[in-house]
Amino acid sequence: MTRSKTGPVLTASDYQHLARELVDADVWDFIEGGAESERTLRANVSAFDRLRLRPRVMTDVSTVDTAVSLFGAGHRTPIGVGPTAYHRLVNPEGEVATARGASAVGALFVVSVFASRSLEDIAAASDGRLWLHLYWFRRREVMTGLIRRAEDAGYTALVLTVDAPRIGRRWRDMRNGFAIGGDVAAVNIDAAVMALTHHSDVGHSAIADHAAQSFDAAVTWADLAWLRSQTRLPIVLKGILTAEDAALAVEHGADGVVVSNHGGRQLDGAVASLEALPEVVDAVAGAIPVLFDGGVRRGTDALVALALGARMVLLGRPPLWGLAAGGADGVEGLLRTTTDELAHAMALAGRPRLADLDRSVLRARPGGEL
Ligand SMILES: Cc1cc2nc3c(=O)[nH]c(=O)nc-3n(C[C@H](O)[C@H](O)[C@H](O)COP(=O)(O)O)c2cc1C
Ligand SMILES: O=C(O)C(=O)c1ccccc1
Repeated sequence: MTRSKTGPVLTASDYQHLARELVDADVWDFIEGGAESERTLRANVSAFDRLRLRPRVMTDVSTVDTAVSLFGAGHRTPIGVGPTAYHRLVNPEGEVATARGASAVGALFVVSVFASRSLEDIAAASDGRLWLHLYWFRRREVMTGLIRRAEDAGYTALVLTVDAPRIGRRWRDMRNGFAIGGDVAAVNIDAAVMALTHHSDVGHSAIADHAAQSFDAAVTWADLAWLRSQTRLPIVLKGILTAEDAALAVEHGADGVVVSNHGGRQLDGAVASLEALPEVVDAVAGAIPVLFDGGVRRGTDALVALALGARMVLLGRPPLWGLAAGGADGVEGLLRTTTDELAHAMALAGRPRLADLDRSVLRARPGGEL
């Protein structure tokens, strides 16, 4: 167990407090911050307060099973690491350490296209549960190049983020004139495509300026056929919040969706991720797996999302806290703790298998709705 000056590190919040002491203030703002007034960021976390659990008893919970399979591959936990950019901002080993930590617990790691270590080095440090995340770049050869490399290195699915035709107005980053500096870089993308990301300018986020230049904001559902034609890997669309878009995702051949508002970093005022989950699950009606991210901080949060129909839950900020606090061991500890909390909650709720988790686990608090 990791220890800090103030005692054992037991919870995601413990890792968060440790990380805060170790990370530069502008990097901390980049990680923790959301768009504009951060309403959606707060809503993602507080949405979990509105639900209560309905435990069943005497159901033989002597063994609890958290294993799940997705696109033919097994994972020991339904809690994975979502795509977040530039892990070397908080640890010199960056995504290589994250991959080692995730592998130690048999968890999925979705590698950001803005990773600060090479796709191949990350794959070498992993036991194989890797997906690659992509943004839609104007220069499509950047995408096809990355897809080929990911296939060759053994990545098993693609996650296309669809909620960021431009980057949200993140006031903290704009005030800080946040730019990616030092020797941290998006090493998997041609340096010429990345130039603006290193240009600091108060009042601007360099990340937003770079995205305005390099992301293709003209993409529509019809373009998905092009991506489909480039690879046999499953394609998962990340950033779906409505029944309408969930139905379109199925119609256009997506292999999965992630219900997400990008951790409150894109459209401020967008629905809390948890609030959107039931309508997306209903619209998809079992056709493809639905994954979830946003505001998951404890095993009971994961339990709630799984009970609402998510097949897997991704964590954005918490693995970065683990990585900053303790490198690969910190990522491992964070994921192990959260998975242990989930198994514990499943036992106490009387549902020892993931298949037992359905809406009967939940009720709204009096005066609320599911
Ligand atoms: C520092 C940081 C970087 C991120 N980078 C990406 C990214 O490159 N691509 C992406 O699709 N989402 C990115 N996200 C969003 C996460 O994948 C995820 O949707 C969100 O963080 C989930 O919410 P949570 O932090 O409450 O768990 C990033 C989030 C953070 C905090
Ligand atoms: O996606 C994000 O939230 C994000 O922070 C980011 C990082 C690098 C490039 C583009 C977006």
